[in-house]
Amino acid sequence: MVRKYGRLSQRKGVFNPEDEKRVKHTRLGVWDLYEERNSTFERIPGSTRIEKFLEIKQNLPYVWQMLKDISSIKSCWLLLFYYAVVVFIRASIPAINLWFKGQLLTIVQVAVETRTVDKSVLFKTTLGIVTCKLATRIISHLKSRISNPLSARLKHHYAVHLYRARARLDVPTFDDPAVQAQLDAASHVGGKSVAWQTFLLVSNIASTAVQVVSLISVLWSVLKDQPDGKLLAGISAIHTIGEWVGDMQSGHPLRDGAWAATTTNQDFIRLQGLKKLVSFPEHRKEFVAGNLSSYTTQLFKMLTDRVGDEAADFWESMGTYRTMSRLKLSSFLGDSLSELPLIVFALRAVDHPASIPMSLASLQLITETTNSFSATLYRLVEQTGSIAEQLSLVRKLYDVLLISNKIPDGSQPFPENQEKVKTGIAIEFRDVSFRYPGSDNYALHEISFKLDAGQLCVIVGANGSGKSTILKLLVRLYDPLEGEILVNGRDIQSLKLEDLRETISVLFQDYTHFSLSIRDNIGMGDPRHADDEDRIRLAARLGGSEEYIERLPEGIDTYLEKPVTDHYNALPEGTQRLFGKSVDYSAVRRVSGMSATKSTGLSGGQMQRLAVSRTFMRSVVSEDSTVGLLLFDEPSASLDPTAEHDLFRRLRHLKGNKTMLFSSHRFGNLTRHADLILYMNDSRIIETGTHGELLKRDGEYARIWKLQAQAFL
Ligand SMILES: Nc1ncnc2c1ncn2[C@@H]1O[C@H](COP(=O)(O)OP(=O)(O)OP(=O)(O)O)[C@@H](O)[C@H]1O
Repeated sequence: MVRKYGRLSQRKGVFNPEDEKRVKHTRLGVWDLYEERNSTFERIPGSTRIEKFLEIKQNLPYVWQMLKDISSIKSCWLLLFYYAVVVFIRASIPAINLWFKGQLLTIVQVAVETRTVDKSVLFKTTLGIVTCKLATRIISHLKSRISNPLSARLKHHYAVHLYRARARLDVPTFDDPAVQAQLDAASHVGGKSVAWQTFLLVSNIASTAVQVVSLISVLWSVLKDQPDGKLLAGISAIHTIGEWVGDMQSGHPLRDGAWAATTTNQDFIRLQGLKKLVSFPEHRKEFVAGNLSSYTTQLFKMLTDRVGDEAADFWESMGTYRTMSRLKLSSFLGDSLSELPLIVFALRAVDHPASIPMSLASLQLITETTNSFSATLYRLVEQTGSIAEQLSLVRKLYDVLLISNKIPDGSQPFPENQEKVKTGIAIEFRDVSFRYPGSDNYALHEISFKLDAGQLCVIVGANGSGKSTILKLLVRLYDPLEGEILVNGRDIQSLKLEDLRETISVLFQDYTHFSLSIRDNIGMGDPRHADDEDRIRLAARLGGSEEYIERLPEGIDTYLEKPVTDHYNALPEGTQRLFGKSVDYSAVRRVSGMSATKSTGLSGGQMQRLAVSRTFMRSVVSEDSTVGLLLFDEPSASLDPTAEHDLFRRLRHLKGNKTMLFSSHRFGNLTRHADLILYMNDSRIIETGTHGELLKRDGEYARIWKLQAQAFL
């Protein structure tokens, strides 16, 4: 499993751990860490900055769009205004504070020279310094008070934006890893929303710029009257520049730049597997029944001994690495440089001992002002570097709405006559061939067949022969590579996708259940009537799920799998139930990075009945149903014989005049009633006809039919 940390890089290209010139390899216990080296070109200050500024310029229209969007959010502007005021005041405080300190220095200077102190000025100056301190606290508090609602509003707004972006994607586009990476990059950076992060960065830069300007003016007023002021300021700045260069050379381990870590230590990998085996409830049955306790404990001990002290998770090993890197020569050098102004001052004081009291205060002020200024300047340069990346994320945030679907929409409305659809839809495959994206093998090869409106068709054949794929092409989850599909005589690709799908109801073999209530799970079969409880209950009855739903603790409102888990900590041992539910201690393990599959508490057959109910909600419950074609992929695979028999009987009864297509492994129950049977093997149709015709032909279909029938003789 690959876990991602921090931001996704916006750079093009490939990270190749084996490229020794660009990638540095470090061994951290059982881990191999590969870090991209900064190229010499990139190390020259400013060399990549021009590129970054150009990138910023390109992305500015998106930032403008973002600002327009933010302005459309209710009451955001007022909060933004307050925020800007607070940020501006906060940014001016360091300079005001330093100015007061300068005043204090002047008072000391005057006192040394004249032996008198203006008490009211001294009082005002001291009050000013104390007020600055207090104001900093209050303003910081106000800032966080304003940023909470502001961030929440931005987050909600862009959550809808991203939901829309994801919701509109078709299957091949959604499955495309590049699209997934794009969606991830647009969604969050280190768990925070892109919009909020961008806003913070922009406001930080504005605030730093205000600080730089205000500090320059104070620095100038301090330096112009101080003996040796410029020399001491220069020496103080060297310290910051030293840190800057040190940072660029070593880089903070893993703070920026591309890196990847893996482990090939088989013992360590096995140890992690053993930990999961003993921790998760879903393994417990096999664990106990298989008598695995003493074997795995011994194995665990043996492996732990063998791996030894190196058996640490990645971040632990990383912690050790960081501690080691702190002892670099450059950090010693940096620490000594910070004391340089004091050394220079001491040497000069030897020549002019009389000026010591004043010079000490002056030294303090100059170093403080210079450090503060150069650190702020450094921050500004750093921030403008990261703004290029941040703004390109804003572009991604908007581009996700423009990702084009791989299945192009048609332009023609369908059907021409809604009433006619109720009597079924005719379909025809003409020499259709198809390969799944990224696959070299045909899933369907030169498939041709024709089905009249209202007919029942059953597709049978071996695993992997292409049955489900035919159904998927009918709802245009994918488009054929060759050949064409006709629906009521019209090219399927010319029809509006939404119209087409409105007339088809499909139950996939690999149906899933949504992390919603049973009511929603069934209701979403027909979004137009998702709030109509009577229809939902009728669909549940027809799909065979009504009986067990009634027995569930919260009936139709039961969640099969709660999308939100409760949180708890240090509960007393006797706590079995909380908030009306059993306490799930496995949540604790999930927090520590291990995830367990949650059980829904329904059997496979019950799950299938629920899926059938959802299909029925759409196709057979509503009198105003728009559906004319019903597709069922192995709808009875998990059902017991009685349930299967009932389902097919009900389906034939409810089918009315609609067209129906089944994919099935079971012969007899359905195939006997089929107008057309397609017998498939290895992506091709090898036999077609009715049950009687195929038996008479005595081919593959007849052979399998006899095989299945023999089991009951
Ligand atoms: N998403 C996919 N990506 C790549 N290949 C796929 C995908 N889905 C199916 N295939 C491949 O396409 C071929 C046809 O699969 P299909 O699911 O249509 O078979 P099937 O006849 O329905 O099988 P089964 O009886 O097991 O359900 C198989 O070789 C399968 O491995």
